[in-house]
Amino acid sequence: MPELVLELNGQSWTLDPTRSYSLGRDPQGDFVLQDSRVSWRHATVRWGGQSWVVEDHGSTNGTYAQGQRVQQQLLGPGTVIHLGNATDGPRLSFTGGAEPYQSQQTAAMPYQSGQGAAYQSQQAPAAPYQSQQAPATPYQQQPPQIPATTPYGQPGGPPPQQPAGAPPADGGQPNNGATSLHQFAVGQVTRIGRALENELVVPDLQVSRLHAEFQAHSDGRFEIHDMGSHNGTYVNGQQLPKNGRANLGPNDTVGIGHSTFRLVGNQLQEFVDTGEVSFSARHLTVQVNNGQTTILNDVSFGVPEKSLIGVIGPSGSGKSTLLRALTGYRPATYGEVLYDHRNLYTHFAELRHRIGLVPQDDILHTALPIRQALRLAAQLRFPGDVAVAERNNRVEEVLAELKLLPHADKRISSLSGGQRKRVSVALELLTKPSLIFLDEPTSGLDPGMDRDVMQLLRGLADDGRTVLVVTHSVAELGLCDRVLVMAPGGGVAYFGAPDEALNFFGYDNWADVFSAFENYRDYDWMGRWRGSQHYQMYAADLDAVQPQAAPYQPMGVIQQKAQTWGSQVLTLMRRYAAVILADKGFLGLTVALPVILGLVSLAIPADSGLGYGPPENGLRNGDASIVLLVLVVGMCFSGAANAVRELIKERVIYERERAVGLSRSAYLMSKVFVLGIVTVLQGAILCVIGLAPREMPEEGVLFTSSPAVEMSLVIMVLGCTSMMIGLVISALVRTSEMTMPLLVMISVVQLVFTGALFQVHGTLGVEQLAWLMPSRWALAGAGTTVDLNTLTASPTEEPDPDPLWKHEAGFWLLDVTALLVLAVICGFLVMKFLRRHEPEVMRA
Ligand SMILES: Nc1ncnc2c1ncn2[C@@H]1O[C@H](COP(=O)(O)OP(=O)(O)OP(=O)(O)O)[C@@H](O)[C@H]1O
Repeated sequence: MPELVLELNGQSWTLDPTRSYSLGRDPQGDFVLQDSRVSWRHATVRWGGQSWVVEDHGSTNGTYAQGQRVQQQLLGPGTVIHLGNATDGPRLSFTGGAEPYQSQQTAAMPYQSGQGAAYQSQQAPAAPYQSQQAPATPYQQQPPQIPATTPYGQPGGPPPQQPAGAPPADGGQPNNGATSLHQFAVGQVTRIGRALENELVVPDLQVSRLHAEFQAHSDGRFEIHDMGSHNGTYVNGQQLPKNGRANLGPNDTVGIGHSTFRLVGNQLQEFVDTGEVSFSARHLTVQVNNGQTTILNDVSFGVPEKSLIGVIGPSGSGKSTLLRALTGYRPATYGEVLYDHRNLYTHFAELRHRIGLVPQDDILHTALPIRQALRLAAQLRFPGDVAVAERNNRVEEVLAELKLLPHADKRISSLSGGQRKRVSVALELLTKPSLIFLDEPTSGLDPGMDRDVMQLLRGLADDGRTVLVVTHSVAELGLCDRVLVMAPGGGVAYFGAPDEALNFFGYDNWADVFSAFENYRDYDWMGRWRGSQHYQMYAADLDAVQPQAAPYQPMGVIQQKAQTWGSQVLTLMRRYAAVILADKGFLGLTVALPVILGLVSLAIPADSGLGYGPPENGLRNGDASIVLLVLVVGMCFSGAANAVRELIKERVIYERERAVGLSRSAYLMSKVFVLGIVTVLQGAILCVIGLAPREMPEEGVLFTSSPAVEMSLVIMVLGCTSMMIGLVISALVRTSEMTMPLLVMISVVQLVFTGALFQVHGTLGVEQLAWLMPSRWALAGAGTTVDLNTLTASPTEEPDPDPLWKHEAGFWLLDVTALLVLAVICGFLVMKFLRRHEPEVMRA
């Protein structure tokens, strides 16, 4: 029987072939490794009959031999195994014992054999830690606790003690090797930023040119000072106020772009997130209806870096809910999501830039060419001080990476489904996220494109990202590292290797598995999974950690925005204008509508136009009110029609952009400005066509010599107020289809309450209701100019003039002011309703 000696942390044990040895953080295990990259029950070493072998138990961060992740590895003298990280994870080395070792090479899994040198080994005890020679270490009488691999280089300093299974208290990257070290002297100020003149240069487009300053005060205090950075400086995941300061202690981490800094002695250690991060979910539970209904039930899983995870499950099993919980869009009621050991929900403000999300719908305006759309998106996502050339270079890099360069100037709408998905992925890659989530990217694609997209995702993961894809398509699941199968009711039915999944369910194909879900909805699929060996291998260590006791508390609004408000408005306006100009159909309709409505108004016979009627008729001219009515209702309709689909059709884009820092009010203002210009132009066309051929009143009330201008102004303001009503409808509805009936209803209501069809003043209820109608105020405004009270006076009845139609400047101003007030009220309503389209964490 070959004898094998395990060396770990300077100690050695001769292994007993009659038993197996468990490795992990579990204090009940044989070898306890207090390193947070090591899973609870990470791996087992045992005699496999012919040779020694180490078996990984589906650990989150993996077991490595010769730099390669291994599931199972033969062991012999000279073999070196790392846990949790291929290079600097806790190291297990194996040597031969007193007996010569019979090396057992296999072609498939060779190990390094060799040495077999004489070795002073200790006898392996039945349980190795029980009979250790009392070592002069703090771990006396303890399992062989393996100190973390002194990540911070503190000579003689104790390893950071993490509560087993919990995220590091500091929220940092405690055990990743530092990417670089920066010395500082007491009294020195170290400037940190993207520009080369900084002492500490961070070449990351998410970082401002001069981002922050680190100060080592002579009194021993250390301070970080945000220098008005665009994307913010974070201390332990919490954003410093712009230009804010904070004292730093040795356990504090400072987040700047993709880098995390930590203070160690007289060094600043920098950890750069290059994408190779672990990701796990623990006990994620989502409840709705005040906790009455659970739609995601205690989901736990974990994956190492560079993994592609497929999430499948029957309709309604909670896949979208899971995606929203994992991305922080709708945080789980209980449980936590760990990104590189950091709680995503509490660090969302900082980590959200490291997450890419590709929803099912396009997140770019399909009327635009790819390059232009990506450039505009980059403008919104990168800090304001990133030069145009830098941004454009990044766009070209991403285009090249996703093989989109040959199509860069084609409109997105002209691309195939698979290429369109590539464009959405390209957009998300701009900011170099470490985690990418995709919601059914292959739905509606043919099998060839399905494979194409899945291979693309495989490549993205291999290049150093974690990719999670929710899919209905099972044909290419084999490309995934892990598959998560959701069961009816929102629980996990399986998590593990894709090629073991069908075997686990006992079926030959996925159709049968899904039929079983359908036919046995009440079966305890989750219990079956929890009782399985796969569960022990893949998820038990995550589940061993207690769920977070307190439900998630919304953290309030995230203030930090990459661009200033004004710059966001300008970028959005440019984009919106480009989309409108690219849409020839919309442009044609926008011009045709006021032209046709103006011409239609001319069809109304009105001998005296909008002027006074013949004196013998008492100056009456009843036709004028009909002409005004048509112009007013026409403008109401045009203004609202312009806006009514604007927000709902961009809902997915808005939600995504809001999560990466778009200002709600900037978004609304861009719509108001661009649509306002369009609406004012429409009003001008309508008035020129509708008023120019008509006889005009002798004088206006404010612009006395230009009554036509006075009336046109009212019509244009009415158009803008109606546009705001259109935006309210657009923010309110859940689907585009609902907008048309509401538009028709609003237009008819406006028509009825103008005051031209019947008298609205003086009737309690009706008069007050009419105050809410822009058409009422607009007809009144134009009515003051044409002196509608005189034109519509009844020859037989006692005069009962409408108080809002008085031929006086004050009433004209009152009518126009009322229109503007209604527009502002609508603006507030839109802001309120827009919140419903936003990720929950962004709502304030
Ligand atoms: N806010 C909510 N209130 C109540 N029930 C909800 C809510 N959101 C989702 N649900 C329910 O939770 C379940 C899971 O929904 P989810 O959209 O996550 O499923 P899914 O697996 O993504 O479905 P599909 O494959 O059809 O998209 C469904 O039954 C859905 O009706």
